[in-house]
Amino acid sequence: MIKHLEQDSSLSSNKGELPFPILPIVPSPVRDGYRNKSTFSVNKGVDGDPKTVGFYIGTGKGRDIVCVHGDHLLNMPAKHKLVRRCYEEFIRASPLRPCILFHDGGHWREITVRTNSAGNTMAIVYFHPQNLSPEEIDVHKASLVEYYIEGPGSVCQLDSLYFQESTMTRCSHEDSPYQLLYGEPHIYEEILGFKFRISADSFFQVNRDAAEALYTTVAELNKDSEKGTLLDVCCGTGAIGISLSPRLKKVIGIELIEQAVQDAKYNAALNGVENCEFLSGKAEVVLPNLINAMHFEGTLTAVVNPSRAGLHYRVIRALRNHPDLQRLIYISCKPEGEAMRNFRELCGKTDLKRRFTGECFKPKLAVPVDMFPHTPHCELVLVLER
Ligand SMILES: C[S@@+](CC[C@H](N)C(=O)[O-])C[C@H]1O[C@@H](n2cnc3c(N)ncnc32)[C@H](O)[C@@H]1O
Repeated sequence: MIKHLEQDSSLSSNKGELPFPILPIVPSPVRDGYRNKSTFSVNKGVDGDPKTVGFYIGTGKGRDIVCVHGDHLLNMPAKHKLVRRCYEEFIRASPLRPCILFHDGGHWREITVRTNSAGNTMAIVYFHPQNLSPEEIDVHKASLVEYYIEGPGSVCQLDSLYFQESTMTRCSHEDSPYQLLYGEPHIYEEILGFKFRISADSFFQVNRDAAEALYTTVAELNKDSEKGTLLDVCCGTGAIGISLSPRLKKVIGIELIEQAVQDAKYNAALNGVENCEFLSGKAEVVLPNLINAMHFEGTLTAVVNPSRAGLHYRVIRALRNHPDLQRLIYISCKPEGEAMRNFRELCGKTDLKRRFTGECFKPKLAVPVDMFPHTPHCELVLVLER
């Protein structure tokens, strides 16, 4: 980060030391079995069985990809392992082939398992339809339900079973609807006393207890702007904005995934929160139009928490060029990736070509939060001010 920021900003460091403090890692209150979501792929196992459900190891380049079950992983709860094992048993008994490479046919794809602290379980099965007719697909959907609800898979005690016909790595609900085959349409979770509805397509932090630590950290870092306005960019189900809402005058959230926006609106109402507004669309489209016309009260802060792809430069431009935005809190699960490009854009020199003309931000403080115990990854909270 020092190297990158020194290259294109006025930031200078003393002998490679960061010119701003990094606080000690905020620990996760739970270390084992904390994951509330796991996605298992289907591929050839170590024994060569093409219907193996688990995680890939190896590389495409090395032509040595195999799927391993991951039952040894300490961060995954037993329920996820059970649903995985059952799915493997189910697809091995199915006459349909697995879909390993999209161009090579086959049907059974990944399975996602979601659990919550109340003990509920949602499973989402992804299926490539290839040339099957809707009636033919119905037969396999029915056998999946029969297996998980009446058959051997009933040990999983699923509360919801979804099915998505998907021909791409990831399809949104609008691309291809999540079909509820059985049970409850949503799963719920509680964070800092607020209840959150989570839809099949929505993001939710993978470690509930560490998410509480993360949001408490963010609230602490934004203490000077209490009773101000918070822009919650890439807001998911509204978790940050709603958790911080009692300390704020107003929250405006922006989110791409439609089901997540609907969750965020629902969640505000569910918790009797009246000062949050959630807008649907790409932040790079919504924010530039919104930010200049926006009526805000008190100090304006932005919390941005994009996916690994980072923020589009139009979002950066809108934020950087808004003179009233003095503090920006950037939360990233992969700060060494695309987020670094964003740090450079926010903290770098004026860029006339891309019209980054607003005063540059300076990093003030970094706080890592251990969202992913047993892995080398950490969520980074970076406070930028000007
Ligand atoms: C890491 S999640 C953070 C969600 C939320 N802040 C939370 O703590 O639960 C990133 C979110 O950004 C959304 N997203 C990705 N690209 C986006 C874009 N271009 N515009 C708006 N939202 C986007 C994703 O759908 C996802 O919900």
